[in-house]
Amino acid sequence: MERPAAPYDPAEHDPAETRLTITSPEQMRELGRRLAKLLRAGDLVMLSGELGAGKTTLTRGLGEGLGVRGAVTSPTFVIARVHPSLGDGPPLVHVDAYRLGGGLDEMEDLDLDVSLPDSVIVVEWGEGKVEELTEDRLQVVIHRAVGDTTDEVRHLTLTGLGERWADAGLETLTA
Ligand SMILES: Nc1ncnc2c1ncn2[C@@H]1O[C@H](COP(=O)(O)OP(=O)(O)OP(=O)(O)O)[C@@H](O)[C@H]1O
Ligand SMILES: [Mg+2]
Repeated sequence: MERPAAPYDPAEHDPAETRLTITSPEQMRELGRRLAKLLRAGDLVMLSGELGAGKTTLTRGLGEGLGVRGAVTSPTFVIARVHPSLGDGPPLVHVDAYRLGGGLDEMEDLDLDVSLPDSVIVVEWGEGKVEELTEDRLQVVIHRAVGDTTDEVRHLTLTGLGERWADAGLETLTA
C-alpha cells in the first residue's frame, strides 16, 4: 500500500526567494509580462514599495502578459478594478488596498462580480490586509535607491510563500 504524501508543512520549507535588479520602467513592464506566464487562477501577488516604486508599472506588464482587457492604471478612485481576459485565461483583479481600512471583509463587500479563486489578484499596499485570502502568495518588494529620485534602478525581492511557489520557476526570471 502506498503511503499518502505528507501534507505540505510551510515550517519545513524555506520560501522560494529570487532577487532581481531592474534598470528602467520598460524593463519593469517586461518583467511583469514574464512573471505573468508563471501565474494562474487563484494566485495572489502582493506588491510592496514606497510611492512611485513601480508597483503599478509591474502590474501593467502583468496585465499585458495575461492578455487582459483594458490598460492597467493606478486605481486612484476605485479600490479594485477587474480586467477580464481577452482569451480563456483568468481575469486580473488589481487592488489598491491603500484606502482599504478594514481588510478582507471590505474587499468581499466590493461586489467585484468576479470569483476570486478564478482570478489572478494583484494587490498594492496589501500588507496586513489580504494575507488571509490564501496561505500561498507571492510577495514582491520593490526597493528604490535611496536619495537619488531620478534613478531608475529598482531592487526586487520576490518571495513565494507556500506549496504553490515551492517549484514554480521564480528563479527563471533572473535569466
Ligand atoms: N525601474 C523602474 N521601474 C518602474 N518604474 C520606474 C522605474 N524607473 C522609473 N520609474 C518611474 O517611476 C514611476 C513608478 O510609478 P508607479 O505608478 O508604477 O509606482 P507605484 O509603486 O504603483 O506607486 P503608488 O504607490 O503611488 O501606487 C513611473 O513614473 C515610472 O516611469
Ligand atoms: Mg500604484
